[in-house]
Amino acid sequence: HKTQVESNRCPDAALLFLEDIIGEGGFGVVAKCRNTDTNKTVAIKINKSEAGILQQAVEEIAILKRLRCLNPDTCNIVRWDGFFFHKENICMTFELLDQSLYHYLQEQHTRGLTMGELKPILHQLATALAHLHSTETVHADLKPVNVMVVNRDQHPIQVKLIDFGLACPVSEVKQGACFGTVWYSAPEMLLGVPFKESFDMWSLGLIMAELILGCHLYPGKTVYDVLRFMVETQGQTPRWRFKSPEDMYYQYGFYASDTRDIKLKSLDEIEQYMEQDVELEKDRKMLVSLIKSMLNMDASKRIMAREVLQHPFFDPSIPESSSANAGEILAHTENHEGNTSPSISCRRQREFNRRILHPVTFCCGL
Ligand SMILES: Nc1ncnc2c1ncn2[C@@H]1O[C@H](COP(=O)(O)OP(=O)(O)OP(=O)(O)O)[C@@H](O)[C@H]1O
Repeated sequence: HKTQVESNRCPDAALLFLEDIIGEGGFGVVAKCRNTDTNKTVAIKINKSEAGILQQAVEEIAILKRLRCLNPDTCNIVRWDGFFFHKENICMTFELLDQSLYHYLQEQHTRGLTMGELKPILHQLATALAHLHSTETVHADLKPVNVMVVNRDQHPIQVKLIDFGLACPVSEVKQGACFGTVWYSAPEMLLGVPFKESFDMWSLGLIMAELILGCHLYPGKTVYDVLRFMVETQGQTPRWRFKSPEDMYYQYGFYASDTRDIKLKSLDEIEQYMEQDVELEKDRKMLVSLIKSMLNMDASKRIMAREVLQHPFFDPSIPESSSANAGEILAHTENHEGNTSPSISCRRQREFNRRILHPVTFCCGL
């Protein structure tokens, strides 16, 4: 495997003193290490030496190299300092960050975050995605555990995107490819339709909803349940009709289950979960409008990251009347053609789609 990648920086592993294990998963561990030479602490992702994991590490390194053109600080992306081998393990060195957004949210005394925190977080994540997408790369696994807070004591907090293990160039996305985390997956991936940068925008919309609600918006145990929650909250799309839990039970003996802490009848209800100060009303409405534009079921109509950054939500000088609806703003921009939740099993995707969608409509896709 050593021949597959060329290690460009190979520090003497003896100089690295392991202080703590700060992350763990199927891939291996993330360790906090101190370089005894420079006395600097870093995060080292130590991948297991199994064939599949090695291959994924090689692909992650290829993506990290592709992103080298981006400034990690101004682009809100974790700084990568190269990789080296320790025995048969590929080790990647990253700047050490503080804690995930998921853990940050858990630690808050309020249910969700305040507007003073939501606004900079959305701006920074949209900045990260705008730059990532400018390199024609899709992250494909955006979720609160893959967003890190740089320093929880800093105000406003600074966040950075991590984990490019599932990221891929847009040109290499294959029809029917499905992976990642079901709760944050856009409908096009769950239905096996090709996806692109707009996929990340869906996940960003869900992250923002979660930061407001203090819980997941679509935490289904199965792909069917996740899609059902979307339809119950956002309505049926005109092109396909979703089978009801009763249809599923009578036809296949499949039990749907409800695992939601909060059930919304529409995305507009998100506003009720934000701080209710009168002076924040304009911001509340604009943020909900932005979330709705990110959670557009039709990927081709979803707002893109650079458009989020241009939205009046981030410009206090724009009068209220011109910031009513992100959808209206979109109509004047170019056409966009084109931790621990369950992961997707690809093999049964086609069969699954046949089961949950009425056949005639499934052929249409989204
Ligand atoms: N630069 C970093 N600084 C501090 N902690 C980190 C850093 N990178 C990763 N971690 C921690 O390690 C965990 C796993 O890292 P990462 O997400 O890169 O691996 P992964 O293989 O994709 O894991 P998962 O299966 O959870 O997606 C993160 O959730 C985070 O808690």
